[in-house]
Amino acid sequence: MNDLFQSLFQLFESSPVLVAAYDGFDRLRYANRAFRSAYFIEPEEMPFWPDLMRRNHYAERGTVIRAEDFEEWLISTQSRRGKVGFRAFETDLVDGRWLWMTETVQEDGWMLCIATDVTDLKASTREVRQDRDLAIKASYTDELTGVANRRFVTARIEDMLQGQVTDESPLPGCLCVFDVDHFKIINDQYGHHNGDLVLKDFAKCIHRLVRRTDCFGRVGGEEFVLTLPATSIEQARLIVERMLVGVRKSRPLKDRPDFKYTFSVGIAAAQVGDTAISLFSRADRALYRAKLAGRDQIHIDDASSDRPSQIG
Ligand SMILES: Nc1nc2c(ncn2[C@@H]2O[C@H](COP(=O)(O)OP(=O)(O)OP(=O)(O)O)[C@@H](O)[C@H]2O)c(=O)[nH]1
Repeated sequence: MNDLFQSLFQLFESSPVLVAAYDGFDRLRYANRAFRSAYFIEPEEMPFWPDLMRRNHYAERGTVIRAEDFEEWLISTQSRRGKVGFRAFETDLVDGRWLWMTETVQEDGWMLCIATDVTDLKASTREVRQDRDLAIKASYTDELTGVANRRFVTARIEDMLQGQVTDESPLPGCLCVFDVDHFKIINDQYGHHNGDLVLKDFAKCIHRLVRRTDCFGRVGGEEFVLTLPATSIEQARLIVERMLVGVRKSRPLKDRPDFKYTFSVGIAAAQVGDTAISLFSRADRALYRAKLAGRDQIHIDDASSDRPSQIG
């Protein structure tokens, strides 16, 4: 086996094809010579993907990013990155090369990236293909906040419900429904534009704490959902508590530096026989209880918390 690994390793190192593997935290764990050279990575370095993209963007190298605001681009790209088993797309580098990139994702979040140089292939139809990719991206993105939209996140709830349940990972996962508190009052007092800024800030605050295996999306006005595959109710509670703390500290309105806001959360654990709709309604019912109990807090769906065997 060691010989096989050694030969594979040498092949990867000498191949012009770009090969890399990221772990579930989106940290680069392996990149062959071609990949390191295209993205300016030192041999022993293991950067996180967002840091790698950020530093290359500011050094004007690596991937071409066609967006005015890099951080907004990052939120919208990360909202869909590594959330489906396989995807393939065309991407270009600042040095003028075009790559055909494939991403294969395992259930534990590890991702294999393989890219080939297609600079010389069918350049004439490239614009059409790029327009198609942009249209696909737009159809899965919430326009205001840049995070996933209802359609994309609903498909991820369905993926989670179909996920493999094993001894190590006995749960399909949890669904959280988030709702910004007293949002109508925020709109009425500070204006719709500032209301929009609050929603954007909320998406940014939560997005920072979302793992790559999870999916966060906006499903309505001030309502958002978060899928947490293979996560127990107790783990879900800890993750969401950090989010509540993060949002409490945020001051999103520059001209109103004292303004702060909160949100409430309902969490439900997926159960055998659940559909996206039944799971969502239990989490939504829990959200309603969190609102009734005074807001700025989490309520766990009764059916989920009554089942100690499901708590990891
Ligand atoms: N600025 C802005 N407002 C929106 C958007 N979508 C929905 N809204 C507003 O969000 C408000 C939601 O208010 P409600 O559902 O009454 O809830 P709430 O005021 O947040 O109160 P609680 O949820 O009970 O804490 C409504 O006034 C909507 O008009 C949007 O994209 N931008």
